[in-house]
Amino acid sequence: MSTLDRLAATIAARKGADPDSSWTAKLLAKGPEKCAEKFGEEAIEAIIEAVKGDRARLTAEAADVIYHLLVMLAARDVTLADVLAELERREGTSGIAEKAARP
Ligand SMILES: N=c1c2ncn([C@@H]3O[C@H](COP(=O)(O)OP(=O)(O)OP(=O)(O)O)[C@@H](O)[C@H]3O)c2ncn1[C@@H]1O[C@H](COP(=O)(O)O)[C@@H](O)[C@H]1O
Repeated sequence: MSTLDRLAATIAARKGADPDSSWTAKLLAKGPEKCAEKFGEEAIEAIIEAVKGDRARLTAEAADVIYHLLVMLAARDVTLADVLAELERREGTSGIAEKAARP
């Protein structure tokens, strides 16, 4: 099992858990809108570090982005496997064709 798989499984296990028992459970209990808001905040922090060019801080912010992406997906019952399947489907297609085929 990869690190991402383990993290996604941990986040899934936090759904419905006591909000006082973990940060993830507390965030999920606040609802999908709050999870999406946190993801947006973390993405902006990563953008700022990318523009500044600080590799160490960008790496840390990128980890926050991935964690909060997984929480946001879990809040809407989208699994990491769903996203990986979509990425696999796109393998071998050109970016231009992919954009044209989007719903
Ligand atoms: N990867 C992470 C991770 N990345 C970031 N964070 C938390 O996300 C929060 C984001 O920081 P902020 O400064 O934005 O949050 P804040 O200011 O405390 O909160 P707000 O008041 O802004 O809402 C921090 O409290 C971090 O601890 C994470 N919390 C958990 N994980 C992983 O999730 C697992 C389960 O964590 P728990 O649910 O806490 O057991 C952990 O073992 C880790 O692997």
